[in-house]
Amino acid sequence: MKTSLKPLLLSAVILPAALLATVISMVFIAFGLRALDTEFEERGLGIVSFLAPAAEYGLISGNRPALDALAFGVLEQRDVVAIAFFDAEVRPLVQSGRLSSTPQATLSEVNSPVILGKEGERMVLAAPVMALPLAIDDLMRDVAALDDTSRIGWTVIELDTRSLERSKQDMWFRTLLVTALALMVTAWLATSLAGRFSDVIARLAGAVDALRAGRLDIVVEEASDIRELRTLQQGFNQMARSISESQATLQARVDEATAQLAHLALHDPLTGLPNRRAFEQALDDAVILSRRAGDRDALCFIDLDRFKIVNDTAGHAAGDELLRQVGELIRKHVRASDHLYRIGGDEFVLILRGCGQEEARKIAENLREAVSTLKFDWEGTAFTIGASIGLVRILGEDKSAADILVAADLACYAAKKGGRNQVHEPVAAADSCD
Ligand SMILES: Nc1nc2c(ncn2[C@@H]2O[C@H](COP(=O)(O)OP(=O)(O)OP(=O)(O)O)[C@@H](O)[C@H]2O)c(=O)[nH]1
Repeated sequence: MKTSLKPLLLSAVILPAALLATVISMVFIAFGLRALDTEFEERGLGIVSFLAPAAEYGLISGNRPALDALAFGVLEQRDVVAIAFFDAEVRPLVQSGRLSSTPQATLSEVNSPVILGKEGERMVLAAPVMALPLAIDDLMRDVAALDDTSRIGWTVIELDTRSLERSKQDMWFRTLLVTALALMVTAWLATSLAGRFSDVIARLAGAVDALRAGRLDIVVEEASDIRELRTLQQGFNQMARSISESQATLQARVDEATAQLAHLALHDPLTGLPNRRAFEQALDDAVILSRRAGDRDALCFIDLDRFKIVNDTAGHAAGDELLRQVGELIRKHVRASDHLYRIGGDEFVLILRGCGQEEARKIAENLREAVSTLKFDWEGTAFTIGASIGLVRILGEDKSAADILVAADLACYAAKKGGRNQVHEPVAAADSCD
């Protein structure tokens, strides 16, 4: 099952924190309660321990008013709700406040300050009163070590334990409050930290998805205040930029290569003129335009005369150079609107746009004249060539491009047959050279 980062981060921080806080607060409460109990008991034992020697005189002398005054003074102490003095026969002498229990049965066993027990909201404590020969100034003495005969009575006090219970409740409440506050602060910190962390990661993940989907212009904001995350954001942007630049360079190379291939596919590498394939497309277009718009175009099929001699005498390089010069020469003698092609060997074709029969004838004658008067010099040897030209009208009404090309070829052949270096036009009515 897939899950997102934020809840994972939150549970990774909050759960251990909650567990730790619970354990710490429970330990703290356990120790705190114990300390409160101990402090309460020690305070009670302290009171009876102080009270016993103070009651010695009253018990020996049987001076009840003195014991009353003593009891009254002790009742002023916090949580003391009852006090009683008993003589050596465990008979009550003075009692102040109402005792919740009758401790006489157990008092005879009491040889030192003790907690007799807890009754409801009361804690009962007792201490023996000893007749000491010397003034009591050392309260830490072990009275139980004295002889039983020196015990002249007991003092009993009862403490109200409700303040102890309130203190315990206070402790519970404060500890739980502090724990809850600490957990809330932890949760807030964890939420904000997880938010800062997971937001950045989520945006990076989204950007990676966009990049994978082909959006190379994707950029993430470099705004994280966590150093490592900012490094990730910067790294992603640099990576996306590099990919985008590489892709652009690659695309430019592909475009350039495609353009070169397209040019090569439609051009003759020797003369730079459009080739046979380009010519066939252009002738198709011209035929269609003739049908649709009645355009008046003409086609010249030019085959050089005695070209082979140049090749055979001066070599192929000379023949190549001559083909280039003838191409240039023809281009100079036609109008900008006309289209010249080299369709193979020493064959050139010319589509004369928007050209009447008379004008076409004139152009063809000019070309023939120009080619035949061309002085081609190769390494000191001069060559002259000629041009046999077949001239036909491009009329698409009842002829296809292929028919027109064949007619032009045949017209050119007729020019050759007729003695070379001439322009041949088929009979006007048939537009063919038969
Ligand atoms: N240098 C060079 N020669 C080529 C090229 N393409 C074809 N040729 C040659 O051109 C010649 C064309 O042959 P022909 O048309 O019969 O030669 P020609 O001397 O013009 O003959 P006629 O047309 O009857 O006058 C052949 O020898 C081919 O080898 C090329 O690209 N460069």
